[in-house]
Amino acid sequence: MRREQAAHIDELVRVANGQAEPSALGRDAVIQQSWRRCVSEHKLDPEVLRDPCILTQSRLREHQDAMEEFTHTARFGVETLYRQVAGLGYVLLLTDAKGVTVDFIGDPTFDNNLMRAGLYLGADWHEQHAGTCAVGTCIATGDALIVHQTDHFDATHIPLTCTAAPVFDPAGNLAAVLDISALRSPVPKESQFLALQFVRSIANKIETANLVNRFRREWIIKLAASPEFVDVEPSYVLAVDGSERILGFNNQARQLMLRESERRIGRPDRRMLVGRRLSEFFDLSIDDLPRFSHSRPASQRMVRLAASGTPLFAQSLAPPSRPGTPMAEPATPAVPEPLQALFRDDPAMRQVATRAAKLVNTQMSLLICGETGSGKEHLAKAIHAASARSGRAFVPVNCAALPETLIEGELFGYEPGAFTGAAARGKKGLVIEADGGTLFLDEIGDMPLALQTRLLRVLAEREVTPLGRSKPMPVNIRVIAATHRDLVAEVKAGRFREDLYFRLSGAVLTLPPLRERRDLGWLIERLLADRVAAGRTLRLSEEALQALLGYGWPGNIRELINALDYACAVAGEGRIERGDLPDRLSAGVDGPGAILARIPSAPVDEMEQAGRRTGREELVGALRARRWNVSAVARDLGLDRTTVHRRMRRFGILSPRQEDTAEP
Ligand SMILES: Nc1ncnc2c1ncn2[C@@H]1O[C@H](COP(=O)(O)OP(=O)(O)OP(=O)(O)O)[C@@H](O)[C@H]1O
Repeated sequence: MRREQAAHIDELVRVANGQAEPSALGRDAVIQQSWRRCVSEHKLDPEVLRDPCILTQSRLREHQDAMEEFTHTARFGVETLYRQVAGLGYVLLLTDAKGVTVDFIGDPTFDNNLMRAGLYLGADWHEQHAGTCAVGTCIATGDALIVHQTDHFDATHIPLTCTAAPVFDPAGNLAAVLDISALRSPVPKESQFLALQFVRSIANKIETANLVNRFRREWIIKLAASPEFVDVEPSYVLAVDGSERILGFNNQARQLMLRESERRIGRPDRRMLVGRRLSEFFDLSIDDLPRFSHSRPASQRMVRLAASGTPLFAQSLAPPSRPGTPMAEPATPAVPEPLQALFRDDPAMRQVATRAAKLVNTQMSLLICGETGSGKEHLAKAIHAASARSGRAFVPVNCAALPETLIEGELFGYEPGAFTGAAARGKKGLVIEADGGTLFLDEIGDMPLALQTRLLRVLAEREVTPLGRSKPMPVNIRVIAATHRDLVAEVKAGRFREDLYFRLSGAVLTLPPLRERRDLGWLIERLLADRVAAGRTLRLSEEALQALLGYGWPGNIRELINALDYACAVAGEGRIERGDLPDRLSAGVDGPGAILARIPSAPVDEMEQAGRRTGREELVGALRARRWNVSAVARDLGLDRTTVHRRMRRFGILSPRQEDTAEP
């Protein structure tokens, strides 16, 4: 233990034992109170040096999922704040109301030190584990504050300086905490005062963005003490419904209303503010609101507080007109057309499309997971088409197909003569081609580790440095990545950078495999209609349709398309019979999925995956269909006998023909 840590612990022990006069310590009262709370309520021992408490990935994911909509709204503010302070050595944390870090931005080159200090995704900064710290003490008090160096309770944290501000939800409950922290800082606490103003200001903006976003279909009232500022930087923001009931507010408006009601009744009013009438607090009724529109000069938009009579200036935003009213705009469909076109009555697809719809116009990176051929790229294209970026490029990059030596130049571009063999005119690079549009990184799980580091920098800094160029170029890209791999397992195995995983998976969209889709019948008909040439009528016979519906589709939509292409080519006029389907579908093996394992063309690892997924019954079905002849099943599967035997052993399948269960 270092000398400063020992001295710090001494000071804490004296305070805990009541031996030190609070005023003598020269520490802010809020810090002293927190120290006492740590000892008396949280039972923390000042002499114990604690490691940061970092959640497992699955628990972190639960916290992130619960915060998804909020994080998405907050993202722009978070990135703006980070840009303001990054050059000063700060990292940025957004935690939920429990203190768990659900979003993080920092310089990836400092990772190890940051992680050791708990400045990382998944770190739990609640006071009860971490002691006095900016996030934990902000949660405890509800106020913005600086916890500077030895203000921290735990002696491991004393090199840090942390500044945090609360973000409240529209009902006044704590929703999140925004924090900036640095591993090193000057000794005087005053060095952080400006940081406090930055964090507070962005936290207020995030709060307002969240409120306006949540109540965008209601009246929004913005208020400020100055007419010059009401339209650009209002202090107080409220949402009100058509019957003048208050629906939500930012924290400054909440404080203002609490002060007003206390003035009116002479004591603090503990009743809920949501649901109360606007006129209780402001000399204002719903009929007045149109007068406060932005189109009038701000100086003519004065409002008085009901109890104190204090003047404020207002701006009102009317709700969008409802259908049926003369100015009605067409109702925006919840799910835009390109996403709607992907599915019919399938709950899993509906969930994916609804979630994607909310994210189309965000900066958040998306990760699409799903089996091979399940439509990951198709979904990425639909998201691009539904977004405001649709007029710009959609640039797909297959990270698995590019040779490692070329991938860097292909992605980031190079200057003329950057290396031997470089094109004379240089190369723009796919990232720059995607500027203003969407970069689709397919098979991201196959990207080499060294390139993952470069990509991480591009994602964090939104700029790219082509080979041979010294100055970076800013890029405005939306990144969508896709993989059929289990990326969390890849991270655990050390093959995929954890920080890149978190950076890419702002939101994860998981496509269902085709065999689980309830709209398979609709998709078959639609894809068939797309394939039948104009003027030709071609329908599926009942038997053929049943065979398609009963099949396991390990190659998913791509395999279905191939099967339909084949059937269209071989079928006679009018009808596709079962015999017109590819052999694996027309062979007549009973039962859904029984034929699953019978695709000679499918690669072995896909077969292995398919076998695991669909399980024992399917393999038993395939074996029964071949009267337990393992060699025949192996031939059907395009596997060797050993693999079939291994799978039988794994599933505990015992052949009635005992000799077939033994290894050859
Ligand atoms: N909802 C859909 N409607 C029509 N066609 C689709 C749909 N989804 C995917 N497809 C088609 O299926 C084929 C495979 O889709 P896609 O390439 O998007 O799959 P993928 O999951 O990205 O595959 P891989 O993992 O091999 O990269 C493509 O021809 C695509 O156009």
